[in-house]
Amino acid sequence: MKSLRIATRQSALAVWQAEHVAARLRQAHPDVLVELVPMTTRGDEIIDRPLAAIGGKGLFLKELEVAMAEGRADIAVHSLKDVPMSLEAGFSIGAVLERADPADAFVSNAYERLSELPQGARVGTSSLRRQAQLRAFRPDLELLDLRGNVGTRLAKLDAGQYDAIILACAGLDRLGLAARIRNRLAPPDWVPAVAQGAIAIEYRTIDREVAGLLAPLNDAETSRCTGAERAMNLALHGSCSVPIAGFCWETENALDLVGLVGDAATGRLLRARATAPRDQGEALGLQVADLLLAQGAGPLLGRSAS
Ligand SMILES: NCc1[nH]cc(CCC(=O)O)c1CC(=O)O
Repeated sequence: MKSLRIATRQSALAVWQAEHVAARLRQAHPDVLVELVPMTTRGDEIIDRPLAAIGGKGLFLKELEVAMAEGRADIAVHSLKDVPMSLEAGFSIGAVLERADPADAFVSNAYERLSELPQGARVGTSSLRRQAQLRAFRPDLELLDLRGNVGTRLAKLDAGQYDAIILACAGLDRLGLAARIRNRLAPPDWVPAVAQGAIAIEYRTIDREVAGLLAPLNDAETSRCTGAERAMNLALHGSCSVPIAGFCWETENALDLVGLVGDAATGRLLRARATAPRDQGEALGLQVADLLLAQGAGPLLGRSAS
């Protein structure tokens, strides 16, 4: 293997993440030529409708997978939270990098925190997960759709369309925009998207040589924790069209997982939490999913999938 071509979306965040992976690969394999292959996905092109309405997060992967299948790229770099629970046949995740800050960020030009917003303030987010938690904490707020990449969302906030918006801390940190974070909305009180803050590298499963090159970039702890979160999400049939949140972290020798299912319309939230030995991440994910279903998550998941 003499070269590794990385397929990437062209948003500033996607390119930062691809460059980050490229740097890590060059460091691990000085003899391998690593280059970026930027491309546009349907998820990037359609920005006027909520993701849930146009087919979900898989839209961000498809074109990159086609490029790999056609031999125009060897690997693709993704935010793991945008990766569907089941990959297309023939593709695998070769490495999950060490997680950045998993928390959501409260971003505003006039207010320091969610509790300071005046009655009826306008908050922008198209994420049902964020909407459900906003409704729960502040039923009075006016929730407004907000899509587009991080830069676009900040520009709309600055133009006065919203009093505050919610973004991921990891994305802001990576883009050098940490100063925009007024307040961290952190787990376990406020629960982020499953796998938020983790970068994943996808490859064609038959490329054993590529798998070997990716392996040293894998962070075992992040891989275990996001594995538990994704197992929970899969057991709940989670997609981006239902408000599911999950966060797993490691204590001494165990995994601790909090899961949340909400209703974006009413702000009703169901929460569950459990622990398990470090090597039991998948079983832990299933256990927390069962605890949520036992509380009545089923109808919530069905009803909000509009
Ligand atoms: N929804 C798009 C998306 N996918 C990943 C991130 C942030 C980076 C990460 O979670 O690793 C973001 C931006 C955001 O939600 O603010």
